[in-house]
Amino acid sequence: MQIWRTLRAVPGWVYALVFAAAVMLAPMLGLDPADTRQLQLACILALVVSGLNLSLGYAGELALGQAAMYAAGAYTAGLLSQEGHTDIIVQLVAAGVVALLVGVVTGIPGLRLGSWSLAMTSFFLILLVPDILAVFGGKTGGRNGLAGMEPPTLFGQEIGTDFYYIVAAVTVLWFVVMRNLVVSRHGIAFRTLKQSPVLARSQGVSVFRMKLLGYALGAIPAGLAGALFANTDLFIAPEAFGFTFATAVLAASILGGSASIYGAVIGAAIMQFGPNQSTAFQEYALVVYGGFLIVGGVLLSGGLTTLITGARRWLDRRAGIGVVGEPSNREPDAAVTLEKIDGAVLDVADLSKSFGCNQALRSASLHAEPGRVTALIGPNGSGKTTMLNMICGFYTADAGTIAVGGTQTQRFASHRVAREGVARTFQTPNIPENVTVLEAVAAGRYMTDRASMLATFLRLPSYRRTARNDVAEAERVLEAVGMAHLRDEIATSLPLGMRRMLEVARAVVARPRVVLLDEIASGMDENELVRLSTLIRALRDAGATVLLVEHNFRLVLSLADSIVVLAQGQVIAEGPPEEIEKHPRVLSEYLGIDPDGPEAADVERLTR
Ligand SMILES: Nc1ncnc2c1ncn2[C@@H]1O[C@H](COP(=O)(O)OP(=O)(O)OP(=O)(O)O)[C@@H](O)[C@H]1O
Repeated sequence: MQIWRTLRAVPGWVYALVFAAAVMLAPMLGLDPADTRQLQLACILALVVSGLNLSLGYAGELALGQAAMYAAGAYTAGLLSQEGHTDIIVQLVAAGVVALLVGVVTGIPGLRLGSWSLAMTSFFLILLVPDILAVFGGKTGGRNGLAGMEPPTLFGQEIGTDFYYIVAAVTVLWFVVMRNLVVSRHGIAFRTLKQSPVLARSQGVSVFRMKLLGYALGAIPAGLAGALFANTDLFIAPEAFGFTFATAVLAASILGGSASIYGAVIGAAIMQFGPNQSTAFQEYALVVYGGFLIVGGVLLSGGLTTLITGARRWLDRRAGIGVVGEPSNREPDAAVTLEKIDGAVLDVADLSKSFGCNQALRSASLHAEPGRVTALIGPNGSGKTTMLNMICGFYTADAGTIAVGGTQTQRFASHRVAREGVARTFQTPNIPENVTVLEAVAAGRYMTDRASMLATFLRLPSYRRTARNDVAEAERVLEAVGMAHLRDEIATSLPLGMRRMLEVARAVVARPRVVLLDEIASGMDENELVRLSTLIRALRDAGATVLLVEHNFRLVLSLADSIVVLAQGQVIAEGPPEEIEKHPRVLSEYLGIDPDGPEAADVERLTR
């Protein structure tokens, strides 16, 4: 175990650097030309697979169009070369841009139609490649292939046998850029989107744009790979980009692990050094790829990287690495101060909604002010969650209006409502898988201090500043809710009460103008309830508008400045807690207490 501890003490990037250096310098380290060629083809395949991992593994969109984008990159480079533009940098830039355009143009209709449409359109795109090339046969050589390419050059010098180093450098650079993306807030947003588009929308993410981005960004490495492939043999033909290749890319992605950067490398390496090397294999290619798909997708569910991560966690546990830190000794009711928030008035007027013949809300109105906690209570099925879902833009209203800070939002898509400053928690905690507690909380800041994609790719100062703020703010709120010691734990592994608290923390870091808390207290122990109350008061004192849906009547009475009571979709009472706890209809319909009986005098004790 001591050896493992020593190995784990070395930062992860050192291993990545050593691996990258070994790949870059392989021929100098004695790799023979035949194996160097295989490694070159593995790098090219890894680039294509990494693009699929971005759209499938991270953004959760099954799209097989990488083969077509690879073809677009290859033919762009080939045609440029024929015209005498042999500079590899020019070819790579052009191939990346053309592949990106193919991704955007084919992604928009596929994603607009929703459901499986992108998978289908991208599938047809692959089938169309040979026909498109045949139509432009005069230029592309049609089914005979494109010949007559000139050897690639770099700044006017012929590259010759050093071309391997160009392929390795492009591959390493792309993987660095891709890693920068997936560990950033955009990467967490992709993973959130894959697991729960509802959650992504509630954080202000436009699902359509983000999915398109994942698919289109995945086109870039495919385009680069195409240009590199075209210059490998100076000849390309349509069959290299067909259905068999698309299946190989999918199999490599699933076998390696599609939600992982390293998965692309592992999957591509196995594919290239395994079956692809054998000439006898061509006949059985699809059968073997199918086998890989079953092993990666069904038996391993998450690919080989899951096995590696599992083994690493097991060794870590045995070596006592990453043991959860000590809980802070901060008192649960210690004061929490949040920066000033510019709260917004929430005005809901005559809102109605029915699901078929079930009328969930009937002309319900609600007014919540900044700097106050407004509670929304009512029996099960009275329409509380429906009201929250409508305020968030998840459901559209049959009638009535919703205004946030004076802006009518009842027709807004949910991500636009979130951008108006409305944050929420969910009745069943909604937390992406495989992210740490710190990452899950910091994800709430997606709409604050925007960091552009380019800044993220290149780790520009604006990205670093945003990332620093994300971590600092998430740590501060985690400390306030007594969860700082859990920051590196996998968020979904926490018990229910803590997952609910995490959702509140995620909403708080967004510095929301309006925050909607949906039954957050259930599953919490006494200390957590005290921390929760302290945090909600801090939010209110900072100036946020807090709308609390809660069944714990004692908590409601202690926190709320005003209470709105729903029953069968209608508001039956509204007012300060002192009035509501004595209201006859609230006593009978919500608490089931006889308003004229002796228990009515001691509601708080009874609801404890
Ligand atoms: N998506 C939906 N489709 C069909 N019916 C729905 C939907 N959402 C809510 N309803 C119905 O609307 C009514 C109000 O449900 P809602 O979940 O808003 O109540 P609630 O007050 O939040 O209840 P609880 O306290 O149990 O969460 C219920 O009859 C419910 O079955």
